[in-house]
Amino acid sequence: MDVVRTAIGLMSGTSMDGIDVALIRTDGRGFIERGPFLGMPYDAEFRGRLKRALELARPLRDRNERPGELREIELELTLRHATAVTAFLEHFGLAANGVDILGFHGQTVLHRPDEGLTIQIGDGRELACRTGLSVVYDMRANDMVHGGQGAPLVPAYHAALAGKFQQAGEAVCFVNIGGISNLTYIGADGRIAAFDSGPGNTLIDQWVEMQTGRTYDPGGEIGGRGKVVPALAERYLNSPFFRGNVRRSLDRGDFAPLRPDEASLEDGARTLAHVAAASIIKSAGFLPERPSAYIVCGGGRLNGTLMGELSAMTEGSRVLSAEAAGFDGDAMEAEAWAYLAVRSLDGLPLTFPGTTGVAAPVSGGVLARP
Ligand SMILES: Nc1ncnc2c1ncn2[C@@H]1O[C@H](COP(=O)(O)OP(=O)(O)OP(=O)(O)O)[C@@H](O)[C@H]1O
Ligand SMILES: CC(=O)N[C@H]1[C@@H]2OC[C@@H](O2)[C@@H](O)[C@@H]1O[C@H](C)C(=O)O
Repeated sequence: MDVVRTAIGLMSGTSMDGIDVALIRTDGRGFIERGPFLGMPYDAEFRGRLKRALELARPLRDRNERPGELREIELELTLRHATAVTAFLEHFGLAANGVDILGFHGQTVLHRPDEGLTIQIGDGRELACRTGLSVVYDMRANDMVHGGQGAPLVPAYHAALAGKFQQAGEAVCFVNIGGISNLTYIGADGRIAAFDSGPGNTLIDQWVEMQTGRTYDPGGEIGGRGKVVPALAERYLNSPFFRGNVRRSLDRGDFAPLRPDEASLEDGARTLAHVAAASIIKSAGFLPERPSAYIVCGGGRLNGTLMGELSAMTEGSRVLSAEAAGFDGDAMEAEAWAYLAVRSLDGLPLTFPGTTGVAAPVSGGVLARP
């Protein structure tokens, strides 16, 4: 029998809004028992530090390089993850010795798949020392070494969750609307196809923050009061990213923010919600077939304007929130990192030709013991 392990996943995503912590018990294959979840938001000062890290990383050409200040931010980020693990265990009354492994994403500071370069800051060895727990980290690099895009990695977990739909003979598509959005199609026969689909919340967040100082559009209310500016929407939707037959993964900076004077606050937020929804639909055109349902996870599902646009664009397919499908849309990525850590321990593939374009299924991740 395959070993069932207790794993905690730690995700600091492209939105840079905080650390998501989730616990699951899994054999890294078909058995998944989902446990508690806690989101731990970053304060404005640390978000600023992470933005600085993106700037510092821009000129790097070696993924192991950490010029002074970037190394300081990496250590701060790592300590915050150690604190998040302690807080999570305390909050749910869990004992550290009941946890077998931590799956640590770190923070992506640069992603240039065309150059075979992806950099996640976060020191797995330091995290293992601080928490006294074994850590699997740096899970994207080996995929790139083998010709993959280094992202998305969550699809292996989506595939495991999709079992119940497969049994019902349904093809479904998970839509993760984070900073960037990505799609995972799972056919009724288990076929998997996944790729980044376009800008998610980042453009909306940048616009709302620039105009109001708030870090996102709560519920999509601001956008709900505006109208789509077609010329601005077209500028994004005509991007070469949506053309051509090879899907590529995205960096947070691949789509330029709106300029301050290009729209009113409300019209800008509405237009960018439209762009996020239309990007998903354009990219879904590259899926093997139309899914019977889209299962939406990530923070973007809480933006009612974006969800309204998406529902209006999906003919013949249901649009379900992750919760309506029996999952937790906030916890999913952190759960995925726990699942991937267990797969890594067992040497199982994390990525597949259908998910990152890697030549053959490959495992990945680096193990650090305390
Ligand atoms: N109540 C809400 N209303 C509208 N938008 C929200 C709400 N809560 C969160 N969001 C949006 O979701 C974003 C966070 O989403 P999520 O945590 O899925 O992203 P991430 O994991 O950082 O990104 P990625 O999947 O790209 O790594 C926020 O930046 C915000 O834009
Ligand atoms: C390089 C990187 O960190 N990419 C993220 C980003 O955020 C969403 C999308 O772009 C996805 O490709 C990926 O994250 C998810 C968790 C993934 O790898 O599946």
